[in-house]
Amino acid sequence: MSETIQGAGGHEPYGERLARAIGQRGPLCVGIDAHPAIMDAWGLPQTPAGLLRLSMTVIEAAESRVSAVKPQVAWYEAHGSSGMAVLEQTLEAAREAGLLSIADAKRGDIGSTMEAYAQTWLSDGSALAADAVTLSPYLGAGSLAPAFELAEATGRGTYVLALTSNREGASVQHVGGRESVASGVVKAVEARNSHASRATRTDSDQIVINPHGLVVGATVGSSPQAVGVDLADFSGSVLAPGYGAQGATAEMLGSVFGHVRGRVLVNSARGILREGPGLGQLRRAMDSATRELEPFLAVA
Ligand SMILES: O=C(O)c1cc(=O)[nH]c(=O)n1[C@@H]1O[C@H](COP(=O)(O)O)[C@@H](O)[C@H]1O
Repeated sequence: MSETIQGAGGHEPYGERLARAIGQRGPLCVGIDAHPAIMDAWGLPQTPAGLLRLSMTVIEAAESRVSAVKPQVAWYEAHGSSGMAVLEQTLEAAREAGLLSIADAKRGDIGSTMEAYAQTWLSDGSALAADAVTLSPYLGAGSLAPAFELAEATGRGTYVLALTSNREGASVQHVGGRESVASGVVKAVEARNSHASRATRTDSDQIVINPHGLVVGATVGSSPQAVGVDLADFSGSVLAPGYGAQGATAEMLGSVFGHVRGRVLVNSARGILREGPGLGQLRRAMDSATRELEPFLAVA
């Protein structure tokens, strides 16, 4: 039986928990996205009760199978306070199931407001605390400091948007060529990781992953090199969305991330969820994705 991956609130650093999860269960992160098409296909109403059913079913299917789940906060917010209550239950259920949770909130604001976002998603005792949160750096990566500091203090992680999977992202992220906006983001996050790593305990037999990660889409192809981003120089983890529904294949993931295997979480939401609502089908879809990714991303 695999060892439980300790959830948020534990003080073991996020990077250590993540390295162990990926080593034991592989790189798959299942996105919990309540797309209307998925809700319809599952025969669920687009209500908080439907959202709760979707979320709990995904967590039940994912338990002991995959490393992480990533609830997309937008679908919970859409239901107001009832939806946010469902998100709280979802994060708690993930923790109880031993799954790492990444709250996909894509927060970013001036430092004083960022402090409040950090408290919400990254503090012990917050009902919305996850193991990690996604952040947007477009008010300047430095404005994210309150989240970086709190994540380090509470053993949690962050994922900062660098090269996103959507086509429109290039119009901002690629600006500047080899000195691109994206490369500046990567350097800023890595600088924060170097600072954090002084306090990080390391086990000699385990890949060392620093707490602050990047979002790099599985669909980006050769753009990292073209815009001056070399993930081999990066010491955090990479969240790679775009596998499955957005068209990225395991081969494509291998060519972008093969040199940083062990530090990549591959997100798939619709690609897995469309196989539901049966638990057996969902589990088979997760196992089959993990098997498909293994030759390209498994740690040797
Ligand atoms: O931060 C993300 O997870 C994210 C970044 C990105 O570059 N592209 C991207 O699709 N995502 C998220 O990944 C999810 C889409 O998953 P699929 O249904 O597998 O395409 C949505 O929640 C997106 O917001």
